[in-house]
This record gives sequence, structure tokens and C-alpha cells, in this order.
Amino acid sequence: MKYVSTRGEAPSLDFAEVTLAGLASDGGLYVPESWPQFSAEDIAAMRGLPYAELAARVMEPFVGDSLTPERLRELTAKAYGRFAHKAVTPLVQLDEQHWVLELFHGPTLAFKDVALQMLGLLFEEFLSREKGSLTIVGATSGDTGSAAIDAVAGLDNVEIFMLHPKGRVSDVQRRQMTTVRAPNVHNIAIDGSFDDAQAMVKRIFADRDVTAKHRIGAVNSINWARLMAQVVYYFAASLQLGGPERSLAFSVPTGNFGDVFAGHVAARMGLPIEKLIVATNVNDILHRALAEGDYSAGSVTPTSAPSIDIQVSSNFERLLFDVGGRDGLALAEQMRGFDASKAMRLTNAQTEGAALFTSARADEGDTAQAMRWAYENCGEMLDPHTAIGLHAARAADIAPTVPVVTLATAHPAKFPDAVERATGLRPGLPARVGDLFAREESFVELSGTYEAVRDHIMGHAS
Ligand SMILES: Cc1ncc(COP(=O)(O)O)c(C=O)c1O
Ligand SMILES: N[C@@H](CCOP(=O)(O)O)C(=O)O
Repeated sequence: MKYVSTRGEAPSLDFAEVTLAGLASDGGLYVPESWPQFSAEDIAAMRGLPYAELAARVMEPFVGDSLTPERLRELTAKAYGRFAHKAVTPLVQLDEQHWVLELFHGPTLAFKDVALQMLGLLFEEFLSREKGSLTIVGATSGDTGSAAIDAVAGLDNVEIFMLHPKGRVSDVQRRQMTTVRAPNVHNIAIDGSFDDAQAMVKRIFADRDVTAKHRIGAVNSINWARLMAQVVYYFAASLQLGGPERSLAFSVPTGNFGDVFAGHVAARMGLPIEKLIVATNVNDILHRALAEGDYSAGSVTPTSAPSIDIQVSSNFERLLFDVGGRDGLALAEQMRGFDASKAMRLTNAQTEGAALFTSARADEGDTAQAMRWAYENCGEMLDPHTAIGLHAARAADIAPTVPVVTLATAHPAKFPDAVERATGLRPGLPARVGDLFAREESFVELSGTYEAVRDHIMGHAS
């Protein structure tokens, strides 16, 4: 399997190379040259498999000959062996039409663990082959940071610098990052938003002074391997609810468009999907883009769902490329226009190509109401991001015979204040996070300038 850049100029790479590269050298994102195909029979044959084996089957065509089938299975068994639920991503039924897919049974209580536990192992595997090392620079609105740090803390050949927006992540999220004591972990709080942090990360990849000295790697969903691992749970949910004979809709709380793009990939591979519902909070650039073709970023409004307080959505570029004719040079031009003005219109081909998607936006009242509804009617406590997904799922125009699965992207205890405000009950942290509030924190605070962040990384990377 070869991977090509969405901006058409970077060299095509194999899976091992793409995993270590993160962002393409032309500023684009890597996508498979073509989509692997599963027939209905292939998919039906996956029914009942343990999650780790299902993961290996779905990932195999993407991995190509970068891993033997046996080694891939060893890695998926190790990655998913750390989850607290035997099913890894269990489904919970809310009512006749609605389910939630709980993706938060990993070590850091968010869906990011599903991909990052695997990515940490892939880094180790590919770096040890070439006796190389990697300096990871990442941006987080809370969950990627903790999951990535858990996945790479203590590794000899990987160092991680994680940027988070100061004061804009929950206490649990921050402590999950800043209380990890490992010499290869560096936490940085910046003045600014997640978008500012993400823009700095992309700039580091293009900064020759940095890349001449350090091989920079990515743990954000700009890294293809993240998305590949997320495709698996769409298959897992579908197989449990009648797939491939029955088509499902999925509702996905969305920020960087990675999780819902993984659903698009599953559909491209042959999984019957009726609709992908893109659920946003008031930072609704993706809702506007899909509903009106208007992809224009305003300033970020802090909400009770801080992990999706995002306006510039990395993986939307992958969708525009895939549905808009796969013309990298044309897309590079379109993205340059967006970088300059922070606004762009989707082309007709892009709008028409995105017909599998629909979208909805939840304000703070809608979010709280969805949390209350799930708790009072179904006894299910949802975190605010999942509640946004559920709000969109219930608002979407989906035939009553089609099951709708909302992706539950975080454990409610990561956002106890918002959950308590909505339901009157304060969710407790599961035992597996240990004495999080007793541990000492360590992080540096930097101004929101690129130079301050770059100089800090250059001064501390070994
Ligand atoms: C809890 C939670 N829900 C939803 C999302 C959105 O996922 P994506 O950025 O892949 O759209 C994130 C992070 O981005 C998150 O941390
Ligand atoms: N919500 C994310 C933001 C980063 O998204 P990513 O999926 O691109 O890593 C977070 O929790 O950090």
C-alpha cells in the first residue's frame, strides 16, 4: 500500500514511512493511494471476532508489507489488551433506534486511546528497525495529549512535546498529562486556543532549522495511522447491529474531523453506512461547511465540550481531497487561499461528493439537555461531547428502521462539572486512573508565539 499527499507534491510513502513522517513534506496529509475493498462476504466473515483480531483484519490492507500478519496481530493484541472492557468498544442501547459506542475504556478514558495505544507500538516497532529516534510535537485540546503521553511515556527513542491551551482543558485532562513523570515527556501550556497550538505544530514540521536537527513526528490525527485504527470500531459496531446486511448511521462529535473521517473510510471500504452525522458545538465551522459550503473560521468560543472547541479542522482536507477529485495541486491552491483568508467555499464536486454526511450543531442548552435525557430516560451518563453527538443523532432525519450509533468519545468523569450541572450527579473517576489528584503537576507556560515554543523545543529536545 502506498500513500499520497493531499497536496500532490510530497513523495509517496509506504505505511512504516507514513507513520513516522506524520505530516507530508508539502504540508498535506497522507491518504492511501486507493481504498482497500471488502465484499459483503468478507465483512460477514468478521462477525464474532475478538476486537484485536478484527483490528488486524481491517488494518492489514493499510499496513501492506510494513508488518507481517503475525507481528500485526501481536501488536493489536498488546494494544487492546490494556482496555478495561473485554469488548474494547462496547455498544449500549438507549432506545429502539439509538445506541452509544463506548470508546472510553482505554487507559486515559477517551477514544484517543484506541488509536494511540497502537500508534505507540508502531513507533517502537519501526524506530527499532532503523535504530532511529523521533521528536514528537503535538497539540491537544485535552484528550490526544493524555492518550499520546500514556502511549509513549518512558520509551527510549521517542521524546514528546505536547502543547495545550492554557486554562482551556478540564482539570482531569490536564492532570492526566502533567502528572506523568517520565524524562521523555514535556508539557507546554500556551496562551491561545487549540487552533493556535495546532498551527504551531504544523509550522514546526515546515521549519528547516528544526527539522535539520530533529526528526519530527506526529501523534495528532494528521498521522494516518491514527485514523486507520479508528476505522475498526465502525466495523465492530456494524457487525453487532446486523451489518453488513443492515446499514447504520453514526453520529460523531467532531473537532478535527478525524473520527468521522474514519467512518468515511469504512464506507469507502464497503461497510454499509446510511449517514455520517457530524455533530459540532457552537464552534460550528464543519456544520456550516457541510450545510452551506461555507468553510470559514471565526474565533473559538470556549464551551463545556472543550475538546471540540476547534475551528480549523485538520482532516477536512482529507475529505475535500477524496471527494473532490483527488487533485492535489488544485487542493493545495484552495488550502493556500484558506490559510491566507481563513475562509473558503467548497467546490460543487466537494459538496456533492460529501452527500454521505449530514450535520447538526448543539449549543450549551442542547448539550445539557441531551445529558439529562440520556441519564433520566436510559440511566446512561454521557460526557458533554457524546451528548452533542446524541443531540445531533436525535435531530437528524434518519428513517426509524435505521439504527443510529453515537460515538461516546470520552468518559463522563473527564468533565465532572458539566455532567453535574446537567444531571445533578457527579461522575467518579474509574480506579484505573489512580491517585490523579494527589500527584504533582509539571509543565511550562509559554506565550502564544511560535518562536517561544520553537526555542523551548530546540532547547530541551535531546
Ligand atoms: C472527547 C472528544 N470528542 C470528540 C473529539 C473530536 O474528534 P475529532 O477531532 O477526531 O473530530 C475529540 C477530539 O478531537 C475529543 O477529545
Ligand atoms: N480533541 C483533540 C484535538 C486534537 O485532535 P487530534 O485528533 O487531531 O489529535 C484533543 O483532545 O486533543
